[in-house]
This record gives sequence, structure tokens and C-alpha cells, in this order.
Amino acid sequence: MAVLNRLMSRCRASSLIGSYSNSVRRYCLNTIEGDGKLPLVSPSAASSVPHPGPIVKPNSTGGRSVQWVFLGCPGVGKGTYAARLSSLLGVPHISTGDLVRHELSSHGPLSSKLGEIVNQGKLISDETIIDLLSKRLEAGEAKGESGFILDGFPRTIRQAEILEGVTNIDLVINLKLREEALLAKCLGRRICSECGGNYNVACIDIEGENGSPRMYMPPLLPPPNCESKLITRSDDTEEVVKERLRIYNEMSRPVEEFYRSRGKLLEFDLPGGIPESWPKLLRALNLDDLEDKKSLAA
Ligand SMILES: Nc1ncnc2c1ncn2[C@@H]1O[C@H](COP(=O)(O)OP(=O)(O)O)[C@@H](O)[C@H]1O
Repeated sequence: MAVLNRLMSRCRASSLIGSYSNSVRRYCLNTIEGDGKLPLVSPSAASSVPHPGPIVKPNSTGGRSVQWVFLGCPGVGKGTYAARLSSLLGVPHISTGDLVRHELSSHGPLSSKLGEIVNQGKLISDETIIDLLSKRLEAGEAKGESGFILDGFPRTIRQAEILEGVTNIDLVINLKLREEALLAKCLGRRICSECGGNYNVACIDIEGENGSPRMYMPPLLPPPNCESKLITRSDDTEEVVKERLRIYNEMSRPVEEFYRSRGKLLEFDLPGGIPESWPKLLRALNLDDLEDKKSLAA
């Protein structure tokens, strides 16, 4: 993690972004991978993608903490599943969207410029997002964090190349959901302004057609003490969500191929709401045993 931070800092301080020197890349890879610890994912066939996808091995005791990435369209549920895996695996869930929103709410020097970009559904610059991410990683390192589950980063090929240059990502989980559900899920999203809890008031029920099964996603309603404190994200309007979906297809879809071609992409089609999807995701990640053990221990 320390090296990741240092290089992120170097990327931000100089103009290494987009024009790495090979020696810097070698330095980082050697330093990070030279710790003798086991990678979590071995390249072999596990999913239906043309390139052999990764087989996920449960966390081995000698291994370092996981370094995973979540990809997927706005509204797919990256934050929900990343947060659940983060508490199961004991690694930080780092959402760049949350970092941006935190920056916006701080009313610092960047916030009005960022607010304009976010509220148009556009991406903020690679340099700015790397700057925010580096600060978050540095703060985590100071608290003794190790490993991460990234949600919302990388979102451009350039970001993916930078990340690939500084550390070894074990696994990239590409969450997928039917297009019809994505807009409804974004519009139904609610956040508790006090505890930060994420809820969804949308009830999604899509008839099966052309061989695809019916999809039912019940609302995820807040507990009574959050009910009166719910807020909606300013970028969750129909117009802005449509723009975010367009930008995802243009800028972030190629990132899926970036990881697919490296054998790191695990495609996961969400079959429905959390009760249906979570156990299946754990099974796909070979983590169902871990959850059983954790619930027995609780
Ligand atoms: N990696 C990134 N690169 C550029 N902009 C980002 C990145 N992550 C977050 N953002 C900005 O923050 C906004 C909110 O991000 P996020 O909460 O991840 O939204 P989404 O629901 O669209 O996945 C994005 O629309 C974008 O403006």
C-alpha cells in the first residue's frame, strides 16, 4: 500500500500520468509483488467470457489482503456489494464517488468546480480523482489499513493503466444488470443524511422475455429512525443518470475489456435483489464458506 501511495503521489506531482517510464513501473511491480505473498486469483476458466476468466481462490492465510475492483454501470449496486464484501473480508471499501461527494460537502476550493461536473453526469479529471484517491489511501495507511475494494475506480483506460502500473489488482468484478432496471434503481436511491445508510424505494419487477427470467428487486426500505432523514443524490435525476449511462458506455466500458484481456474480469449477472444475488455472488467468489464461518462466530 505504501508504494501505491508513493507512486500515486508521484503521478500527481509530476506529469507521469499517461507517460510512465518503464523503470518506474518496474520499480513498483517489483516492490509490490516482491513480498512473496500469494496472489488471490489464478488465471483459468471460470466465467462465460471468451478470454479465460479468473478462478477466485478463497483468501489463503499467507496471502496479503485482497486488492479488488468493482466495475459496472451507475445504479448496478457496486457500492452495496463492495460494502458487504469489505466487511466480510475486513478490507476498506473505497468509493471514489463517495470521495468526490465528501469533497463537495466540504465546500473546499475544488467543490464548486467538481459540483458542476458531477451534476452534469460527466467524469472529473484523472488527475483530480487520483489526487483524492491518493489522499484516501495515505489516510488509510496511517491507520494501518491493508488491501482494498475499489468502487468507481478505474473508470477510464488511463486510470486503469495507472493502477496496473503501480499495483497488482487480483480481481475485477463486473456487475451487470438489465438496462431497464438501472435507471429505476438510480431514481429510487435514497441516502440517510445522518448515518449515510443507502436505501432504495424502487420496486423493480420486469417480465421475462426471450428466454430471460422475470426479475424482481424489492425495495430496500430504511429503518424507522432514518425515514425522515432521507435525501436524494443531486446527480440522480433522469437526465443526469442517462448521461452517466452514456458516459459509462463511452469511457468505462473499454475498461472491462482491459481487464478481460488480462484474465482478471469476473462477469456477474445480478439475478435480482440482495437476498437472491448476495449468496450467488459469494458462491462465484468462493466465499460462501467464509460467510458461514463468520455467521457461526457472530
Ligand atoms: N474514477 C472516477 N473518475 C472520474 N470521475 C469519477 C470517478 N469516480 C467518481 N467520479 C465522479 O463522481 C460521480 C459519482 O460517482 P459514483 O458515485 O461512483 O456514481 P455512479 O452511481 O455513476 O457509479 C461520477 O459521476 C463522476 O462525476
